Amino acid sequence: MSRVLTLTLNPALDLSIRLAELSPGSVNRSEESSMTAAGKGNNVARVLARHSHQVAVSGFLGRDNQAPFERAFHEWGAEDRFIRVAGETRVNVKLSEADGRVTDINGSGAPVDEAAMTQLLDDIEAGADNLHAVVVSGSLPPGVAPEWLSALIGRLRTQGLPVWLDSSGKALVQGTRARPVLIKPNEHELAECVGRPLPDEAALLSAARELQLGGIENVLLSLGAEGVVWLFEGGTLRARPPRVEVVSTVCAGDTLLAGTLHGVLEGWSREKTLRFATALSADAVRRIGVGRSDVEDFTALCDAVCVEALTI
Ligand SMILES: Nc1ncnc2c1ncn2[C@@H]1O[C@H](COP(=O)(O)OP(=O)(O)OP(=O)(O)O)[C@@H](O)[C@H]1O
Ligand SMILES: O=P(O)(O)OC[C@@]1(O)O[C@H](CO)[C@@H](O)[C@@H]1O
Repeated sequence: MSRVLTLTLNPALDLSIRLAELSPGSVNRSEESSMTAAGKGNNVARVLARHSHQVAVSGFLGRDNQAPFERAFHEWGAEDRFIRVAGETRVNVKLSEADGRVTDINGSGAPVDEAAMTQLLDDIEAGADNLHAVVVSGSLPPGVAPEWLSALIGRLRTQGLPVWLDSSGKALVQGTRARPVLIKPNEHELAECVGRPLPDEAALLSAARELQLGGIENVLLSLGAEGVVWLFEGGTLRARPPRVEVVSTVCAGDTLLAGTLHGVLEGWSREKTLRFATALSADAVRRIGVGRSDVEDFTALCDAVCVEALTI
C-alpha cells in the first residue's frame, strides 16, 4: 500500500445526465441522472483508494455545498485535507447521448484568495512526509494563477516528491515548466502545451518527445478510442483498447492516470501497467464515472488490450 496525495484545485460536483439525443433549445427528458463528488484529482483518488492505496485529498472546497464531498471522501476512506473557501464548489454538467457523444458544461469555480493559497502550501508542506506520489489534476479556480501552480509543483519537487500533472491550457504550460515527473495530456492539450497544431500522430509523438527532452521524464499521451502512448526514459509503449460500448468518456483520462500510477506504485513492469490502465479506462467509458477492475470481464478486457513498443 502506498501513500498518495491528490490535489484538485478546482473540484466539481458532476451532474451526469443520460438521454437518448440532445435537442438544444427544447425540453429534453433524461433517462437517468446522478450527482457525484468529482473533479479530476478526486476521480484519481477514488480509483486509487479502491485499489487499496492510502489516499489524502486536497485542494479548495466551497463551504456552502461541501456535504456530498465529505460523504464521498468518508466512503472512499480518503483523508480530507481540502482547504475550505467561501461560496459553492461548481456544478459541472455532463450530457451523455445514446450514440456516445458527450457534452461537458464546466463552471469556473469558487474564487480562491491569497490566505487560502498560503494555507494550502503550509498544509502540504506539513503533511508531505512519507508520500509516494502527488497527483495535481484539473483546471485552476478564479484567483489561482498558472504561475502559482508552477511554484507549487516546484516546491513539491524540492521536497523530493514525484508529481504527476494532468491539466490544460496555461496551467499545463506553466505546470510543465516546473518539471513534474509525468504529464498526461490528450492530443488537444499537447498542442496547447507546445503552442502549435499537431495534425497527425507523427506530429503528436515528436511534440511529446520534445517535452521529454525538456525534462519531463514521462509523457502519457491519451488518444481517446485510439488508446495511449507512454514515453518514458529509455523507450515508448503504445496501447490500443478493445472496442467497447461507450456510455460516457467523462472520467476516462483520470482512470488512465490512476491505473498507471497504481501499476508504478505496485512495481509492475511498464507493459503490465499500461495494459491494466488501458483496460481500466476502457471500462470507465462503459459507465458513468471512473473505471472498475472488479468487473467480471476485467481479465478479458486486459487480455484484449494490444501493447507494442514504438521507436520514435
Ligand atoms: N471509446 C473508447 N474506447 C475504449 N477506450 C477508450 C475510449 N475513449 C477513451 N478510452 C481510454 O481512455 C483513455 C483516456 O481517454 P481520453 O484520451 O479521452 O482522455 P481525456 O481527454 O483526458 O478525458 P477526460 O478529460 O474526459 O477524462 C484513452 O487513452 C483510452 O485508453
Ligand atoms: O474543468 P476541469 O477541471 O478541467 O475538469 C473538470 C472535470 O470535467 O474533469 C473531470 C473528468 O475528467 C470531471 O469530474 C470534472 O467535471
